[in-house]
Amino acid sequence: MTTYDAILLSSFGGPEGQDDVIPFLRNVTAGRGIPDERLEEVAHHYRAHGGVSPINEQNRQLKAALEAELQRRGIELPVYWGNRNWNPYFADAMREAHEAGHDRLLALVTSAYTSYSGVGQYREDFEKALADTGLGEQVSIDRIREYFDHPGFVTPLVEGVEAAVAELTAESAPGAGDAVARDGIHVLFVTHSIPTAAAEASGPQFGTGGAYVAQHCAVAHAVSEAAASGIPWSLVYQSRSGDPRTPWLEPDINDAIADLAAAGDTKAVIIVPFGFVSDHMEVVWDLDNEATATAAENVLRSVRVPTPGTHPAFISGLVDLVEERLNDVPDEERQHLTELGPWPDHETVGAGREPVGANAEKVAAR
Ligand SMILES: CC1=C(CCC(=O)O)c2cc3nc(cc4[nH]c(cc5[nH]c(cc1n2)c(C)c5CCC(=O)O)c(CCC(=O)O)c4C)C(CCC(=O)O)=C3C
Ligand SMILES: [Fe+2]
Repeated sequence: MTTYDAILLSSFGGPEGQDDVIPFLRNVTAGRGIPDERLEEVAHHYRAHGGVSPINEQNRQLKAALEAELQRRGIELPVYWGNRNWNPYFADAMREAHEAGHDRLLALVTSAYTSYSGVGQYREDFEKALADTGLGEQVSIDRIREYFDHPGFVTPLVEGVEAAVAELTAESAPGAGDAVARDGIHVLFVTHSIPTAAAEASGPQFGTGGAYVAQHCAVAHAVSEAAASGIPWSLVYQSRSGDPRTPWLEPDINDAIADLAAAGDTKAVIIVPFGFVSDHMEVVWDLDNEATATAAENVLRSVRVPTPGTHPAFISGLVDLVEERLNDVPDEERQHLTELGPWPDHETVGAGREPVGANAEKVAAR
C-alpha cells in the first residue's frame, strides 16, 4: 500500500478569452522557433471560437467526474488541477496542495501515449514548477503510467466506432446520407503528427516510429478488431506544424481522404481521434472543420467518433489506475489490451531528487 495525499490532474491548458490567445501560444512555443505566421494561423483557430479553447472546461468536467468516482469508491484523495501552458499552472496547483498539507502527489496526465509532448515536457514542467515554488524538497510527484491500451481509454473508442458503423450502414433516415455498405467504409485512426525524430526517440526498440507509433498501431488494431472487424483502416495524422523541411509523421488525414476518394472503393470514412482524451481545439478545428470539409469535397460521408471525455468507462478506468498505484498492483495483474502493455510507471519527481529534465535517454531505453 502506497500512501498519496492528493491527485494532480495535469493537462495542457488553453486560452479562455481573446486576450489570452497570444500569451498562451507564446507559452506553448517558448524556445522552439515556431514562425509568427504559424502562430497567427493557430491564433485564428482560437479567435474563431471567441478566443476560448474547450479544453479547460473539459478538464473541469473531468475533475468533477473523477471526484465523484473517487468518493463513490471511498477513496479520500482530493484532486488538484494544473496545466503546463495556462491558468491554473502546475505551480498554482502544487502550492495549493502543499498549503493544505498534501505533499505526496499522484499525477494523472491527460495524455495517453509516450512522446516528448506527452511525457518529457510534463516531467520538465513538473520540475520547473517545483523549482519556481521552492517546494522541490517537500513535494513529490509520481506519474500514472501511459494508459493508451487500458480498457478505460479503449472502451469509449470501441463504442464510438460501433455506433459510427451502425449509423453509416443504417437505412437512410430523412436528412441523413444514403446507407453505405460495410465494404464502402474506411476507418481513419487519427492522431497528432510529431517530427519523425521525436517519434524515433520515444522508444527506438519499438521499430520505425518508436513507441509513439507502435502504441497507436496497437490501439488502432485492437479497436478495429473489436468494433469494425473486416473494415479496412489506416493510421493517419493531423495538426502538423513547424518547419516544412523537418519530416513529420505522415500521411496527413486530408491527403489520406483525397487518396481514398481517388481510389474509388470508399464511400464513407469514420474519423477516430484516438490520440487525445477530449474534444479540444485540435479536434473541433482540424477534424470537425477541415477533415470533415475534405471528406465532403471528395463526396465521402464522414462520421467523427467522440474522444473519451467523461465517458463513465474512462472515468472508472482512470480511478482503476489510481487504485493500481495505491495498492502497488504487480505488472501481471495490471489491465492492458495490447501486447505492449502494461506500460511501466515513471520515476518519482521532486522531494529532494535531482531534476533530470525530459529524461529522453531513460524514456528511450525502456
Ligand atoms: C503529441 C501531442 C499532443 C498529445 C499529447 C498531449 O496532450 O500533450 C499534443 C496536445 C495538444 N496540443 C495542443 C495545442 C498546441 N500544440 C502545438 C504544437 C505542437 N504540439 C505537438 C504535439 C502534441 N500536442 C507538437 C510536436 C507541436 C509542435 C511544437 C514543437 O515544435 O515542438 C501548438 C503550437 C502551435 C502549433 O504549432 O500548432 C498548440 C497551440 C493542445 C491544446 C488544444 C486546445 O487548446 O484545445 C493539446 C491538448
Ligand atoms: Fe500540440
